[in-house]
Amino acid sequence: MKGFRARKLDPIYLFPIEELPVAVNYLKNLLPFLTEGLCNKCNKLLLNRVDLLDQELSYQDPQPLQVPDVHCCESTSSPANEDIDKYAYIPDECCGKKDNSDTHSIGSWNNGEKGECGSDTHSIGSWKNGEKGDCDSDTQSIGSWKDGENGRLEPVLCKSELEGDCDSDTQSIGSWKDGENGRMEPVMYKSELEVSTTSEAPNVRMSWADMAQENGRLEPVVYKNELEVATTSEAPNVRMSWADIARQNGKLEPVVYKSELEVSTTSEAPNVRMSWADMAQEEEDELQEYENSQQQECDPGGVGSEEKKKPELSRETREFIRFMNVQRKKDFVCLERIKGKTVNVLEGLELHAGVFSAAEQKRIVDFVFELQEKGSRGELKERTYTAPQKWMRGKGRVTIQFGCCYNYAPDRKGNPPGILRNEHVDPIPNLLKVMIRRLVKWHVLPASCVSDSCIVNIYDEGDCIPPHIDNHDFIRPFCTVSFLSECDIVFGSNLKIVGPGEFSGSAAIPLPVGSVLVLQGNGADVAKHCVPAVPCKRISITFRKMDEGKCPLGFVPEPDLLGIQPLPYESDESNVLNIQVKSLRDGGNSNLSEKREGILGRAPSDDLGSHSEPRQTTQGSHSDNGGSHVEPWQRARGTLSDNGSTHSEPRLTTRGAHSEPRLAAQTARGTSQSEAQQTAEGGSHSEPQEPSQETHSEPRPTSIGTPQSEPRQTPRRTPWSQQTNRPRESHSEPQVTSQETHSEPGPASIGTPQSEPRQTPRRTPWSQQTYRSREAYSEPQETSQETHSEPRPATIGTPRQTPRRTPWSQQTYKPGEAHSEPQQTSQETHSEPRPASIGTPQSEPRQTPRRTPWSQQTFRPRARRSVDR
Ligand SMILES: O=C(O)CCC(=O)C(=O)O
Ligand SMILES: [Fe+2]
Repeated sequence: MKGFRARKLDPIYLFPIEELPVAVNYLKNLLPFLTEGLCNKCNKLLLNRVDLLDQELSYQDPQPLQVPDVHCCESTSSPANEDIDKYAYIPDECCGKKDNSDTHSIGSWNNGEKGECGSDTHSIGSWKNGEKGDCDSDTQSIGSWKDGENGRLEPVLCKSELEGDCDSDTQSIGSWKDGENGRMEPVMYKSELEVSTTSEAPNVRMSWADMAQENGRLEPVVYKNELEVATTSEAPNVRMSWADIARQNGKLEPVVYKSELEVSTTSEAPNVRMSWADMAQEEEDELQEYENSQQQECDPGGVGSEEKKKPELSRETREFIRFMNVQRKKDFVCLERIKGKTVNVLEGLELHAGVFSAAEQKRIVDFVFELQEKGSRGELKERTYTAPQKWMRGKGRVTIQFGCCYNYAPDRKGNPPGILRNEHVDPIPNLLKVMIRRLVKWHVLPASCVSDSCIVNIYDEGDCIPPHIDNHDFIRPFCTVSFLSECDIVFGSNLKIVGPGEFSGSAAIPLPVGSVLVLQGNGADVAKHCVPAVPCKRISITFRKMDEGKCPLGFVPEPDLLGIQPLPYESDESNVLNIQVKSLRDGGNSNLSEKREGILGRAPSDDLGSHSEPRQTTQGSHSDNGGSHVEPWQRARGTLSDNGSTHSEPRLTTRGAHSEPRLAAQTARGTSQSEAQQTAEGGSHSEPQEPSQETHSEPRPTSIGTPQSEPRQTPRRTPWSQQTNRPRESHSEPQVTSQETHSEPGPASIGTPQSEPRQTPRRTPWSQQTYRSREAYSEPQETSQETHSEPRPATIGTPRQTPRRTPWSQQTYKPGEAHSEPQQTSQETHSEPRPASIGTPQSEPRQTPRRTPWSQQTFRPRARRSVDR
């Protein structure tokens, strides 16, 4: 066949045949980067060649090739060019220049920028020059392009996206669009990928361990099972086998977990798998560059500035890959009955994993410890650093505030909760600004919400953050990044303090190490949140943007936080983070697996009828909030009846076999707002003290009867690059669903999209799911007040109930030394201590019984710290 005649000449065939699928996969997904700067024709050549290879490898009959002998406009009358013209529009600027014939090679072409073109043997794509507005048909192309306004190439998927000015393109695998800055912007849709490959999975895949670059030192490692997955898995495979990647410098051993490999072939879940030890090698990431730049400032031209070997992949490419690997969960559900309405109090929450690599986390954690040292030495502004008086368990945590100083509750000076406009703290350090940029660029925070303040929370074992709603001096969304150890964050409209560092609530969400929790909508404003006493040392950094009118006096926005734009790609919405919300409605036993089984085995009516522990909270009537307060915004939108005081006090129950009476502790700890305020006195308000909702600066609109499932019914979002506004903005309204719209209230579906539970008996293919249906069911919650007059909130934060090993923080944590194995126990679900999973995929710890012990990994805080607390 014609398509094979070039085989001998083609450099690509220098690859061992078994590596070709990987190479093709690689090429297909990275073409936008590889071809940047090439002329249209050469792009087309390259794409066609890759497509042909793919066909060959798929044992498909390659399409007849168009093999002109000349390139571009050398002779428009030549038969060859006629052939080309059938498939490609040849941009004017490409014509009239000397071609550089290379009839078959993928690897050689000319740069078309100045009108030079390499010759094209096969049509690769279809093109349109922006101004001309037409696009030719292309039956063999991988993509189609049009020129952007700035003259750069801009592939566009004609088939589904374009509005009639493009003809069909039957084999497209991708579409591109020029970003605002004129850079090429691949946009890959699953459906598009399906067209061109046999796999169901969109394969923005890099199992080329080698792909991850690292100075060209790595060998490509291709796992057979990875390749298998590429053609068989339903899961999206934006996959990198990082474990293999990072063996650079001989510092690290490759770590390949058998379980990882197993998972990669059997799991339906997306695998964003990074082993901490290996990931520590990402030297080219932005945080590293930040460090390099710092070093260079100190040592310009010196030893430190010795030029590094360029990685094989550009930083942009690697960033793209990592961005596509971010796992996200945006369908948290926990239904509560609030004033007669069914409300998903977790609406608007998002959890993003993989935004910060293990190496980056390590850097950040080191930096936080340095800050802590500085603070303890008095080298930070007075209001920047606050260490709690540790007079009892669960009391506070170290906080370091940047950008602004704020009170969670009124302080002894009479300052109300919120930003203290007259107080000044240190500006956000550069490293944390890098984090902020990452959060915006990687679609975690919207560009409209670039944080200009942050608070670092350093929790020692037993430290907590009490129930609170983040003040509305900060706009939504805001987010919290977790480090060092996993813990649960508890949500509920009516959180209660039931003991020192122990709180009752509706639902707990595990916060994996390195994850970013985004709070907005009901999750930020209807539900309170708290972190019960942590089982071992933990750090979180909360990033928030101040309301413009609330900034400290004289506040000047950071110039390098202005104008940050999200990466112009659509994030992989199918790359869903596998995290389950834990229901705390059954006395805080968050081990949902048994419950799920039970529920799944029952008829829906039973679910409702047999449910014993409804949540019937009355928004605004929390005892610790001063009684019958109803939010202005709730009144305004009429979502709550006016009888905000008719709240039957939930029984305070404690989990399991806890022997100590909670109420005694509760008394000591204080549950009332006023008492909470007192504990915040003295300026060291490191502990949020249940801010009253009156402090909210903005009324929160409520959307009555908003169909809960609506956002989830849209299979695909508008490509990021085409959005003027983030989809998240649509979350800003609390979703309060009136009971009327749900004539048959089902069980609350913690962790599931509202529309799914129980209605779909059989399992939806993973690729069509946004959640894991099996794990999604939780106990029923939605029952009427009449039948359940005594809702019992569960309690959380009672480490004593769960036998566990000595927490990590008690294991003589000595920065500067290798850590012993941290005992990452999540109080509810992990009866057995687990090693901290820095840099591991968040869903992984639950699937992987054991990882390399912490002590064998490379995390070593740099400096010794002796913080006097
Ligand atoms: O530590 C956390 O994860 C939560 C922090 C928090 O809620 C806050 O800073 O307001
Ligand atoms: Fe908070």
